[in-house]
Amino acid sequence: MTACTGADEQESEPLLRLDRLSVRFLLSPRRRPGSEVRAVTDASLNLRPGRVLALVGESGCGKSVLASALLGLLPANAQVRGRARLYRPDPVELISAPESVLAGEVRGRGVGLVPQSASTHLTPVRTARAQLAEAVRALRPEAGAELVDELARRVGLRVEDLEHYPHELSGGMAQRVALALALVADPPVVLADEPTTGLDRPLVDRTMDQLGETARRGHGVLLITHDLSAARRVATDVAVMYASRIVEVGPAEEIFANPWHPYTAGLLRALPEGGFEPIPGHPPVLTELERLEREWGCVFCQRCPDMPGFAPCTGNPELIEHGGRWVAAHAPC
Ligand SMILES: Nc1ncnc2c1ncn2[C@@H]1O[C@H](COP(=O)(O)OP(=O)(O)OP(=O)(O)O)[C@@H](O)[C@H]1O
Ligand code: NI
Repeated sequence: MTACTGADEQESEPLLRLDRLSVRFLLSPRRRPGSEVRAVTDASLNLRPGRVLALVGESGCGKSVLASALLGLLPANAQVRGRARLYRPDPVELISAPESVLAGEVRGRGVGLVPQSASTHLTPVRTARAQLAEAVRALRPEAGAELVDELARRVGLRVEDLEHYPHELSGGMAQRVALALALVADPPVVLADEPTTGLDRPLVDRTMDQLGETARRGHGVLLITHDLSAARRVATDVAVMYASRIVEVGPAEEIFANPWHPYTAGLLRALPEGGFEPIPGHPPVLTELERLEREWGCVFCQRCPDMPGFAPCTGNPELIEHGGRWVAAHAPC
């Protein structure tokens, strides 16, 4: 089963397909109860060209771990199951690929990473132009220095901005340099993990618009964020994650207008335009998921407005398709 994104399955071939991807961190070699963190459970997603897929959910639900799994950047205590296939430039099974393939063909060439904090990601002692030029020499040696200016224009920087050192760049400009760096090899997939941390709202909006523009040029953008307002500005599709699972996936417009999962509805009610009503309580601790699922079935029950108290669902809801949208919820939860 693969949760689709985009209303029309026929629309285009995916660039990236996740099929029941799971990540656990083993905290103790003897695997006592509570000795492992279930960070990602059975995540299935498609990312297509021209789309911005926003992966949203509260802090600690597993979004960044999912991204690290795709890039082969998990620590040694991680155990990964399921599949993640990158289709371009050449098909690669990301989970089983050796580090040489991940380093040589995936990171940068297949998947361009836009980091969380651009200014700390940039080398402080070199100008933006020097850093871009170096990346062009490494990844696109056939392209001339004019690619640097072309990339700057593409992300909305003036050519003269490139002469600055990172500490002379505003947060928004540093973020655009980071996006330009991610685009050097023209990667089919751009992965942005919380790319707007620390930026004020106008700069958040500009960064989002740049990611939207990147998708319109034919890239697929996986945007990881807990800022739903930012996601709303630019996402074509949304995947909502709760306690390691994807609980709802579908076209952004439909999800924002009519969320099906009570957790998605709760996230939208927490927005200013939704009335500033955050969901009471906290997500479960991820070392407790196995026990909670055994006791309650669905791990959202504890916070479900339709299920006050601890009345359990029976079994953990599977992600099920209804007319191009996917939801993992029981009625009424
Ligand atoms: N190396 C590790 N060992 C054990 N647990 C880890 C490790 N790395 C991450 N985790 C746990 O995995 C869970 C998911 O973390 P992750 O960073 O993916 O959350 P997130 O959804 O990206 O949150 P945020 O929005 O705050 O960035 C957390 O409970 C975190 O503590
Ligand atoms: Ni994160």
